[in-house]
Amino acid sequence: MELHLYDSWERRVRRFDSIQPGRVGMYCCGPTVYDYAHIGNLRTYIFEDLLRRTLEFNGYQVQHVVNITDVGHLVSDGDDGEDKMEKGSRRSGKSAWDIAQYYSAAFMADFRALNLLQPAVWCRATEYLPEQIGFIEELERKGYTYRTADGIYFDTSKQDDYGYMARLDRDALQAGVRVAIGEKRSITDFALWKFSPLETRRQMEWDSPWGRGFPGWHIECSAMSAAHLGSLFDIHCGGEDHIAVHHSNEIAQTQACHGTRLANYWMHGYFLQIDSKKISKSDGDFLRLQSLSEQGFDALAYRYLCLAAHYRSQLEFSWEGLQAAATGLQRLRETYHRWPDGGVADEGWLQGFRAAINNDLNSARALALVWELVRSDGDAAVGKATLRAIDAVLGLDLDNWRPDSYQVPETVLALAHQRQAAREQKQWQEADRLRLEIRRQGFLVEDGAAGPLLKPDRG
Ligand SMILES: Nc1ncnc2c1ncn2[C@@H]1O[C@H](COP(=O)(O)OP(=O)(O)OP(=O)(O)O)[C@@H](O)[C@H]1O
Ligand SMILES: [Zn+2]
Repeated sequence: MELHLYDSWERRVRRFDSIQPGRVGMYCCGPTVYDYAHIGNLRTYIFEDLLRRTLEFNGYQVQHVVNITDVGHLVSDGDDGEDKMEKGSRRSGKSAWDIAQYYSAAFMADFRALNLLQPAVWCRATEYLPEQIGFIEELERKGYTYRTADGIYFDTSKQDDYGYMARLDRDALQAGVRVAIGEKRSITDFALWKFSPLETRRQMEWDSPWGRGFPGWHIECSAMSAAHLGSLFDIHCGGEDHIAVHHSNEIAQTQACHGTRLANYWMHGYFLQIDSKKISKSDGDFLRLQSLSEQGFDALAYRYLCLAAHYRSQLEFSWEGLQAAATGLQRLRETYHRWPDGGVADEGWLQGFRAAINNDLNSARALALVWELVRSDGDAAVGKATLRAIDAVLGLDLDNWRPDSYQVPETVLALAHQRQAAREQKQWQEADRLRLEIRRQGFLVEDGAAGPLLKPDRG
């Protein structure tokens, strides 16, 4: 059966054909690790995981590469403002290198909790300086760069089709310039290399043919994708906000350097919103996976919520919606585990599932089909085997759920640690107070030989 995917370049659903038979190279723009990921960021990774699993379901071997931006992503897309990493460092009092490590680890934990498949390669921008510098040197040799007081810039006027994917109207943009663009020749030009400011040393800076400084944000993805997947590969993904600036700039650089449009298919996940506004880290207080678990929701309920909407439509987050997703997931888990093993997956149902998911990842339709299967009166063992095959794509991890499994929210875990510390210092009153607080949050503590055990208070 054919696979059809929406390509942002052509702005239509196209049949998917890989460059090499049976293999797919896929590059996904990863997190900027200056803070925790919010659930909006995570929606994009869930979409990318669904895409990868769908490709694998169709028999492809996927070389999945995800980068980690640990330098160069400025607060403003206009090439000014602080580096997000240095900002994170100032806020937390830790070094930029330490926060990169800390938030990368936090991101990996979210990745695992959402049952996202590990990419073949994680690549960090700070580990690819020679590749990025080499790329910029090549652009310079080809005459695409110019120098200003604060860096080396890409000259977008050298390309007639700059911004094609975003269908940018450059003249209108230039005419409407309201902000100072400094020495930049055009509003769409962007930094390839930024010089370290003379008066302050940056924590992350390197020597280069142009002087001490750091790479611009876009160059890392062109350089690292070329290093791992070559100068033309199958699919490039990111969130919808990347179309106009980040991906337009990646394409411009790669077109100038290698003469390709970088990827054959460009795919974008649409925003998760609250009150009709994109969830953003810059908003200060933002929802992350832990915020959901503090309210008693497990990560896979969030995954289910995302699957229930098409990746190419904006999704409005609500607690009621998440509750409905959690209930649906719970029923699915219980049904799956009630059904006996020993069946063989039913080809008819799988065909129906494939038709839905191969139609530009219609996961909402696929979930509806799962419910039709659950409500059908077919052989239960066959149903279970079919559901198992489908879950290889949906990734709800039905198989590993145990009827008595439960998640202890991190706030409760923290209280349990505090209580343990109080007990060790023989502060019995404080320990009792904490036990009560834990009880209020729905858990009982049992002090066994192997240490305290937390169980949900079902009484
Ligand atoms: N509200 C959202 N919904 C879905 N995807 C999002 C949302 N916000 C950002 N993304 C995507 O998340 C991924 C990671 O982005 P990154 O870590 O650079 O976050 P960011 O752009 O700094 O976030 P923010 O803009 O919220 O500060 C990117 O693919 C980006 O397009
Ligand atoms: Zn990127």
